[in-house]
Amino acid sequence: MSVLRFDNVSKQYPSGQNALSEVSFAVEAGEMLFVTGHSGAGKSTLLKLIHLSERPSRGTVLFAERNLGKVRGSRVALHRRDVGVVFQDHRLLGDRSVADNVGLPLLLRGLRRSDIARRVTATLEKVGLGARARALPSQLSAGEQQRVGIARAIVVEPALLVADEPTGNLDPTLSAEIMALFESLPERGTSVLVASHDLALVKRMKKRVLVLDQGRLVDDISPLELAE
Ligand SMILES: Nc1ncnc2c1ncn2[C@@H]1O[C@H](COP(=O)(O)OP(=O)(O)OP(=O)(O)O)[C@@H](O)[C@H]1O
Repeated sequence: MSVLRFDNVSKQYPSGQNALSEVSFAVEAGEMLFVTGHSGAGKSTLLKLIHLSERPSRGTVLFAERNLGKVRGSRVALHRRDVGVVFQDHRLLGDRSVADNVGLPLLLRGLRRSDIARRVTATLEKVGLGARARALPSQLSAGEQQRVGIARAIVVEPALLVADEPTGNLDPTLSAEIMALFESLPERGTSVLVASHDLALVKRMKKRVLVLDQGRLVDDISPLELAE
C-alpha cells in the first residue's frame, strides 16, 4: 500500500519560479528512499509539499488517501502529527531540556506524563542519547542536536519520516550512524524519505533514489540497479 503518492505535481512559486514540474512517484509502507539532485533541483520543495509548508500548483499529493492540496486550517496541524520531519537546522527549543524537546509532540497529543516519560526514554536510548536527557540543546554537539531532532520526529512513530539534508554538517562517522538509525525505522513500519545532495552517501546506502533536475523527476533508480 502506498503511504505517499505524487501524481503529476507541479509547484510554481509566486515569483514565477518553477520548482517542480509534473513529478509522479509513490512510496510504499516500510520503504526507505532518497531524493537527490543539484542545488535548486526542487528537493526541499518536494518535502515542503509533504509537510504542508507549501501547496502544489497543479497535480495531487496523497498521503494515506489524504489529498494534501485540500487540507486547510486546523487540519494542517493534525496532518503534521502524522509526518515526522527532520530539518537541517534542528529547530530545538533552546530553553527546554532534551527530554522536553523530544516529549513535546506527545504532550501536544495529550498523552499522560508517565507515558510521555516512558516513550521519551526509550526513544533517546534508540538514538544513543539516553544519558543526555536533562541537558539543554546548547550543551550538545551538532551531531547530538541532530539526533535530538530525529528523536522528536520519530517519538510519535509516524507513518512517514521526511528529512532534509539530515547529515549536512556532520562528519562521516556521525552521518553513518544517523543513516543506520533511519534504516532501522522501516522495520517498525515508518517509511523514510531523505533529501540529500551527497551522492557518495546516497550511493553507499543502496536504496531507491529519485533524481530531480530543475524540478523534473529524471530518474527513479531501484536498489537493484544501484547494486550493479
Ligand atoms: N519560497 C520561494 N520562493 C521562490 N522561489 C523559491 C522558493 N523556494 C525555493 N525556490 C526556488 O525553487 C527552486 C527549487 O528550490 P529548492 O529549495 O526546492 O531546491 P533544493 O533542491 O532543495 O536546493 P538546495 O539543495 O540548494 O537546498 C530553486 O530555483 C529555488 O530558487
